[in-house]
This record gives sequence, structure tokens and C-alpha cells, in this order.
Amino acid sequence: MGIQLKQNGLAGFLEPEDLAGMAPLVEACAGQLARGDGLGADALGWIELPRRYDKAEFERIQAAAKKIQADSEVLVVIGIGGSYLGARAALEFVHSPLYNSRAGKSTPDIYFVGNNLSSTYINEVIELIGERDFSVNVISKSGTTTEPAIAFRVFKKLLEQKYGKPGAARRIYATTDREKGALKSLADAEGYETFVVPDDIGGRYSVLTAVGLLPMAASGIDLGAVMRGADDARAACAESDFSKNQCRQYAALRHCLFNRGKVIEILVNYEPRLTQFGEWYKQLFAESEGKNKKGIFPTSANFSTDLHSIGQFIQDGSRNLFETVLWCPKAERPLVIEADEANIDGLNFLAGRSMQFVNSKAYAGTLLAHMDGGVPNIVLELDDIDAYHFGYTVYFFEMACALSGYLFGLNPFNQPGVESYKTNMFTLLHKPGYEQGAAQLEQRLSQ
Ligand SMILES: O=P(O)(O)OC[C@H]1O[C@](O)(CO)[C@@H](O)[C@@H]1O
Repeated sequence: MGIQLKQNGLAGFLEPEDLAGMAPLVEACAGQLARGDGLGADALGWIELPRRYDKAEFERIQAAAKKIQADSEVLVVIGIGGSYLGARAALEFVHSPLYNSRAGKSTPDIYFVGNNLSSTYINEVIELIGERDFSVNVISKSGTTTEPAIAFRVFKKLLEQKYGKPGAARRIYATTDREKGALKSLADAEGYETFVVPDDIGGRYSVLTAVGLLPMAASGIDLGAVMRGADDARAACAESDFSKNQCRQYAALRHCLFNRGKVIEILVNYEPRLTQFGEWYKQLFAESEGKNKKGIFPTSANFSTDLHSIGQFIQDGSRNLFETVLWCPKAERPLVIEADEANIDGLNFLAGRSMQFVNSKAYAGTLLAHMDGGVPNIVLELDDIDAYHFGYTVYFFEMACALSGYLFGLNPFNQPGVESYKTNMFTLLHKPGYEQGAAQLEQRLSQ
């Protein structure tokens, strides 16, 4: 159960001493995290979360999910960044990227909005909801982020038109700060049920709080299994013997590769259910590591799909890449390739083979080809792609990311760089308090 780290894709790129040499540094970082005396120490609530989560709130989340399932055909989840990526990843990881279209499903369709500024997208979601009953889960730790705030205005109004103000209030669930922020004030004033993003857990580390758990529960995901997976990962990631701690080894290996000029990590999967997990991973590592002109640039690829697009570059382009492959040998729903009498497509050599067998050869063949092309591969093997492994994998990456940030000497729990675009956008929008400098920005744009 859990994740197995495989290093055969590193042969020829790293020596055993490389890993051994990193061990004391990683151990020192792990010690700082455990003692809480490193950078960003006020944001370490995620470390013990799988065993110390608020059980009363957990019950309330499940009760709210039951109510949503009973009175809504659609749940609109409003949030951006860490306030939506984890829930979306969970939905696809545990159910399917085709979750909303599944025949005979008794849980609500789930649409994610407030994660862009496209009016076309919002209008399309409104059309998709149509006359159906719906509820809204608005999620924002700060309670002030522009994208979800605009989307919430739209969907709040729709709910109020359809159900009246008190009826709408019974269909709005707000996940936000315990005390402060515009969303908390609004929720208190209007009487929405609220859930908490704990003070000591940052947005991108919040998927195992109400932020991710309410949408997961509404979709029928077994929250107990998610938290069991996360707690098993917590125990495995705390293992003091470096040779048995796969999370610490992963953090060490990616840092060794960075030191060899491999400054881009591609998180690869061979299963469409993992595509959104790649999106969640990108925010986790990019906001945590990408600062002070340091860090490994995180990106993701979906194979074999992307072998037919960016595969060329990975094989043969600039040699500053490494891959971390999330591989699951099992297919939850197998499919056997049948013989065909005419065999015009020449595929009868595969007759009787499972599609997963072909997938496994694509994985093995690609691993070797990319190694031959100069791209080292770390493999993280999952036994299954289910609720338990979602919790496990989330925690494993959260810990690896925190360790990696400390290895770079960074605070992995802030994101000061995200403010620059916001400041410019607010200035250009003439938001009160941001008027200064508008003319200068407009002049630069007109050049
Ligand atoms: O939950 P909030 O406060 O709306 O923030 C959403 C996202 O925006 C960011 O703060 C970046 O602007 C992310 O770190 C965060 O996950």
C-alpha cells in the first residue's frame, strides 16, 4: 500500500553516493519541519492534520454533503489555486475525468468556477445547470480573491432568484478563514454554513481540510479512506531511517538532479485520472519553491497522449529536464484486445492482451528511450488509484515539497511573487487604494 520509489531510471545520471551525500541535509530539513523551527513555521498545520483533524467539523462536512446530494443535482465549487485544484484532482483521481457524464450516477454534477476571468466559461456553466437544482460551495482562505469573488456574485444572485434569499442561504456553503475576510463577514451576515481553512495551513496545503473534503464528500468519495491514506503517508514520511523513507529520498533525488542542471521536473502519468493531480502538483511546487531566483520548474505531462506532442522535445530538446513518473501497474477497469479475422490493422499480435499490458510497455519503452535521450526518470509506483492513495499521494508530495523548499533555503509556505500581477491588475482597474501609477502602466502598454 502506498508509494514505491524506483530508481532504475536514474542509472547513468546519479551515483549511490549522490543520494547518500544528500541524506544529512534532508534529515536536517526534516528535523526543522518536525520541531517547527524552520522558515514559515506558522504554516505547518498540515503535518499532523491526518491524525489531528477537527472531527466535529469532519462530521459537519459529511452532513452537508448528504444534504447537497439530497437537494441538488449540481454543486458549483467556486475557488482558485489551492482553493480548487485539490478537490478537482480528487474528483478525477478517485472517480474519473468523466465523472459528470457517468450514467446512473446518484451524486451531483460538480462544476468548478471562479478559477479564471472568462465570462464565456461562466455563461456556459450557467447554461449547463439549466433548470436543475443546485448548491454552491464558495472557497477562499483570504475571502478576498478577485476571481472567486466575481463568480460568487453571479451564482449567489442566481440562487437568490431561484430560491429566494433564505432558500439561497441554505444552499451556500462557505469555506474560509475562521474569523476574518470579506467572505467570512458575508457568510455571517447572510447565515451561510461555514467551514474553516485553519490559520496554520496555506491554500496549496489545504486539500485535506474542508477546502477539498466538502466537494469530495458531495461526490461520494470515502473521506475516511482519504484520511487513512494521508495518515499512513504521515507515518511513512516520518520514518527516521533515510534508507526506508521514500519521501525524503525523492526530495533528495530531485535536488541532486537540480544540482546536475536538471531544472525542470515533469510529473508524468499514464492514466487520465491523474491529469488534474498534475495541475495540483504544479501549484504546490511552483508557489513553494519558485522564489529568490531559485527552484525546480514543475510541469506535467499525460502519456501516452503527450508523447505525440511534447514527446519530441523531451526526447531530443534542451537537456535540462527530468521526469517523475506516477505509474500504477493496475487498471481498475481492464479491457482485453480481441482478435480480428481480417487483421487489416495488423494488431492481432496483441490479441488476448490487456490494454494495460500495452500501456505498461509504453511506460517501459518510454522510460528507456528518455533515459537514452539524457532525461533521468524517478518512478513513483502507486498500488492503486483510489481514495486511500489520493490521501497518501497528496501527503507524500506535500512533505517532499516542504523538504525541497528547505533544501533550497527558502520559505516554502509563502508566495510573495503572486502579488505583482494583482497589484498591476488592480491599478489598471482603478481599484480604490491602487490609483497611483495607473497612468504609468497605461503608458507602458500603449508603447
Ligand atoms: O483561497 P484564496 O485566499 O482565495 O487564495 C487562492 C489562491 O490564491 C493564491 O493566494 C495566489 O494568489 C494562492 O496561494 C491560493 O491558493
